[in-house]
Order: sequence, then C-alpha cells, then structure tokens
Amino acid sequence: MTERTATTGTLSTAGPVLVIGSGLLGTSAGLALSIGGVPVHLQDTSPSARALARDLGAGALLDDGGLETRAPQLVVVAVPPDVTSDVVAQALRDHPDAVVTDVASVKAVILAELTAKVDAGGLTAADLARYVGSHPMAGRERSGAAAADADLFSSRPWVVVPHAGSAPGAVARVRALAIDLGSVPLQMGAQEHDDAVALVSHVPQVLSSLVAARLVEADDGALALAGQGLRDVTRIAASDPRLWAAILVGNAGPVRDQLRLVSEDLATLVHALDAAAQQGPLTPGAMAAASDTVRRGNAGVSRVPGKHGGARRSYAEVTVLVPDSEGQLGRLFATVGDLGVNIEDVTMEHATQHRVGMTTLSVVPEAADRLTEGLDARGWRVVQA
Ligand SMILES: NC(=O)c1ccc[n+]([C@@H]2O[C@H](COP(=O)([O-])OP(=O)(O)OC[C@H]3O[C@@H](n4cnc5c(N)ncnc54)[C@H](O)[C@@H]3O)[C@@H](O)[C@H]2O)c1
Ligand SMILES: O=C(O)C(=O)C[C@]1(C(=O)O)C=C[C@@H](O)C=C1
Repeated sequence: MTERTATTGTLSTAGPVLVIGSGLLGTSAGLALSIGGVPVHLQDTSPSARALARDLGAGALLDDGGLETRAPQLVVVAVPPDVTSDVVAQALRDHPDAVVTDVASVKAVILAELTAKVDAGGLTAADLARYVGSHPMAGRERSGAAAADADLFSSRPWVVVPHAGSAPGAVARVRALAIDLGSVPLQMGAQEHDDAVALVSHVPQVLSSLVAARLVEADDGALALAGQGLRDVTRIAASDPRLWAAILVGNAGPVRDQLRLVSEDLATLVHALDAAAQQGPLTPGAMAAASDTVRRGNAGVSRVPGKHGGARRSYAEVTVLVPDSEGQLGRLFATVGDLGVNIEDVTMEHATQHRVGMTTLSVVPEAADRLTEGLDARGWRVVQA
C-alpha cells in the first residue's frame, strides 16, 4: 500500500463523503479522498472490515463517535453487485441531499432494479435523479481493505454511467470524483458499458479461471515447468468467486454472447488439431488453423491500449538474472536509475530450481543498448535475447 500524508483542500469533491462497503474499492477510494483532505465516513456490514479500513486511514466510523456532523454530500457504494441496488436505494432515502454513485462492475441490471423500485413506489423519481452509476476500470485479484491502495485508480478509465433522469449536477460530481481519484472519466450508457466490459474484463476472467482450473489435477512434474506464460494468463484466476459469480450473472447476456464466439473459435481449432493428431502434423488445413489462431491474437493484442491509456508503444526488453536475496532488486533498479534509464514496465520470472529471478525490464528502444552495456560493465548478468 502507498504511504502518503494528508493534504487539505486539493480536491474538488466536497465532503463529507460516505463510503458504503469498505473492501478493496471502498477503502482505496477512502484513502485517496482522506489523503486529499476530504472527510470520509465509512460503513460496512462487517465490523472487522470497517475497523480495518479505519485503521488504514481510509476514514472515520460511526461506532467511534466524533464524526463530522454535516450530512454527506456524496455517497460511494462499493458493495458486491447483487446487493448494490438495495444499498443505493437506502442511501438515496437516508441522505436526501447527497449524490449517490456505485462502483459495481455491472450497470444495466442495477439501473433496472432501481427503476423497478421507483415503479413499485419504494423510491421517487426525484431520488433517482441523484443517482449516477459508475465503474472504475481499476482493481486487482484480491478483495478486502488489506489489498487497498490510494493509487489504485491512478490513470485508469472511470466509466460514468448516467441514466435518462440523472441530474446534470449529479453527473458533474461523479466525474469530479473520478478526476480527484486520478482517473480519466468516460461517459457511456449502461448497456453500452456492459457490452464493453463483457469483452475486455468479464470474458478474460472466465478464460483465466478455466485455464487455471485445468491445473487442479495436474502432475507436480508438469507444474514445475510453469513459466511466465502461465503466470500471465492466470493472475486473475485468484479472484474472489463470490464477487465474480455476481458479476457474471449480473452481465449474463453479453458474457454469454462473447463466450459463444470464443467457443466457435475454439471448436475450429480443436477440429484442426484433431485432424493433425490423427493424420499427422502436415495434414491439410492444420497449420493454417493453428497459425490463424495466433495471428488473430497478435492483431487483437496490438489494439490493447498501453500505459496511461495511450497508444501501445513497443518497448525493448532487457532481461537480467537477479539473485533471489535481500536488496538485489533494489540494487538493480538503483543501477538502472544511475544509468539515466526509465523503467517503463517490469516482469519477474522465478526459476523453479535455482535461487535466481529473471527480471525483464521494458525500456524505450533508444535506451536498450546503453542499458545493456551499462549493466554488463557493472557486473550484472544480462541475458542475450
Ligand atoms: N475487485 C475489483 O477489481 C473491482 C474493480 C472495479 C469495481 N469493482 C466493484 O466494486 C464493488 C466492491 O468490490 P470489492 O472488490 O471492493 O469487494 P470487497 O469484497 O473487497 O468489498 C466489499 C465490501 O462490501 C461489504 N458489504 C457487503 N454487503 C454490504 C452491505 N449490504 N452493506 C454494506 N457493506 C456491505 C463487505 O463486507 C465488504 O467489506 C463490487 O461491486 C465490484 O463489482 C471491483
Ligand atoms: O486487474 C485486475 O485484477 C482486474 O481484474 C481489474 C478489473 C479488470 O478487468 O480490468 C476487474 C474487474 C473490475 O470490474 C474492473 C477492473
């Protein structure tokens, strides 16, 4: 977690802000707002979750007394998607002067549930005008306050999802929150959002989980060969099953549609590999189908935006063998800094049998030779590509 001290009055969000749900997202938002000098109140059905968020510096608790007495101006609901509409509706009723947003990963189902509450008389249309859904495209595979980070939202897209009746002032306040937390706000309708995240977030989660699930009964011998490819594909397979079950069923139609397309592609490849397995690798069509799978993936991955949401830039990679002991990685980074080179990205692969890590530094191509020579001259073992 990032250690930063509070600064007063640097954000445009007016407090107090009430954060309901003090897990990963709520605590991260509470930390960033508190550091920016905005008073934050925390609520959570779990006493231990809210106490942990308070102890980490994300805000104050009702249980402790001494809360800022002014009513909240903004409520941020950061609870699982399946309970979000109930919590949003209660917040709209309890805090009649506040704008209410939620950060759930699905949007259309929550808006439909809130609209149904208006139709049933449990909420007024004027209440609903103060609600603007949102979704920061930032997170990680761990849940709870302990994984929170004040910089979680930094440079990430934050989708602001107004509905037809949202008050313009409410939309502006949610956009301001996104900017205050370091994000880049984008505006979309609920269904447009859900279709987009099915493709870029929900299906990747399913496929990562399915690949990792194949490992459950794998031999230890096979697992000992695991390299960076497997680690890259399975990082998000460690995500919370309860949260993701609610996300997947909450966006069932768009996720099903994307998975059907993936499953058609998979069936084509399986068919070609079946022919190669039975009739030999050079059986007509097999190479074409295999290469097409990877080639279409190349075309897709080249469209994934790079760092800070900009166009993906090609970096040169310099791989260095780093002894797996205290301070070695810090020493490597310090040497790279002394050489005047900026590290754009870094990945580590641990050799399973030796106490050494392969550290791959991504740098701008112009710096690669200087870095390689400089590290070599200072005794680092640079692995030639
Ligand atoms: N995890 C991610 O990467 C990520 C990213 C973007 C958005 N989101 C969305 O943010 C929301 C929160 O996710 P998270 O990862 O912080 O989950 P989390 O499990 O870390 O935290 C959720 C918190 O909500 C509390 N809670 C549950 N029901 C409640 C209720 N009725 N009232 C008050 N508190 C309640 C839980 O006790 C828990 O502390 C979800 O809707 C999720 O879809 C998650
Ligand atoms: O980086 C991760 O670990 C995430 O899963 C983050 C991620 C994503 O898919 O980008 C996951 C779900 C959220 O709704 C938003 C962000």
